[in-house]
Amino acid sequence: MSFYSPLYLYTHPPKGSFSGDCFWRLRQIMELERKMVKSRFKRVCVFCGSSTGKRDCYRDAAIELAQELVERRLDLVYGGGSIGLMGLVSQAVHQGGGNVLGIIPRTLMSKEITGETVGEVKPVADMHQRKAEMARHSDCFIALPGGYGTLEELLEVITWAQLGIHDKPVGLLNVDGYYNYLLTFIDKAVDDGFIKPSQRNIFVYAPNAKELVQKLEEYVPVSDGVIAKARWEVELQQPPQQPPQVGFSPTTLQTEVAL
Ligand SMILES: CC(C)=CCNc1ncnc2c1ncn2[C@@H]1O[C@H](COP(=O)(O)O)[C@@H](O)[C@H]1O
Repeated sequence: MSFYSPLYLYTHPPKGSFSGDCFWRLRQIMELERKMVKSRFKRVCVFCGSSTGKRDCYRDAAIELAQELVERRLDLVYGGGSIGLMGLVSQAVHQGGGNVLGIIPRTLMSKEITGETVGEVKPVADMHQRKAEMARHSDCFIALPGGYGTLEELLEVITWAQLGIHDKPVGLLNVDGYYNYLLTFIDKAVDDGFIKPSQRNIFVYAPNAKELVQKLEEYVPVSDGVIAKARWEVELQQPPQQPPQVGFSPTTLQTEVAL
């Protein structure tokens, strides 16, 4: 190997000279790149409470999740607004240098209702369109603790996965056992024949952000024949010349079961 080959200079950078310093920096950057966690996702949709909850662990979990997203260079998609855990996650991702996309119904856009939103804001007509847009813009879903709104959003994306509308991973951040009763209820629904055993693991859950994101990375979509039979036709608001695409409609989801 020549003393002037890039590989030799990379492994034996001359010290004290300009080119040597450049090679040292290049080597440091390459080492950092090597250590960066590579993700199969680009954008993560986070559902969470518009309140912070009464215990510190919920706030801590929201910040920890944001840090995990930033570390993995994942963009955040969420419901807009700066109140509750929604605000904590979005602000922490934004401050960490991550991209934030808030999708919010125009009616909720008033600052008195949702506060100052960080990052990019996409106004939509209503709650249905918001959910469809949040799903369309994301590669996976995570639910932090929350109330009715969070539960509804979580169960909707699980239902869509069950019906084969999407195969994007869904994860539940079970902070300090917050969702234990829900998990017990789902076991009851499986035992009593309302949820198929094969669908029990259609979503993943973990007590902390690191474990949860790892499980989402490793997730393999559940496929049990029922899903394979379902064909979902999605009405897209696109110019007629463009070829049809599979995805989420900005307004409505039209469905059709294949023969
Ligand atoms: C009028 C009013 C009470 C507004 C509160 N401000 C809000 N601003 C934005 N999104 C919200 C708001 N309240 C609930 N949501 C929606 O419902 C989810 C959280 O509801 P919850 O706090 O878990 O049940 C959020 O992900 C969001 O999609």
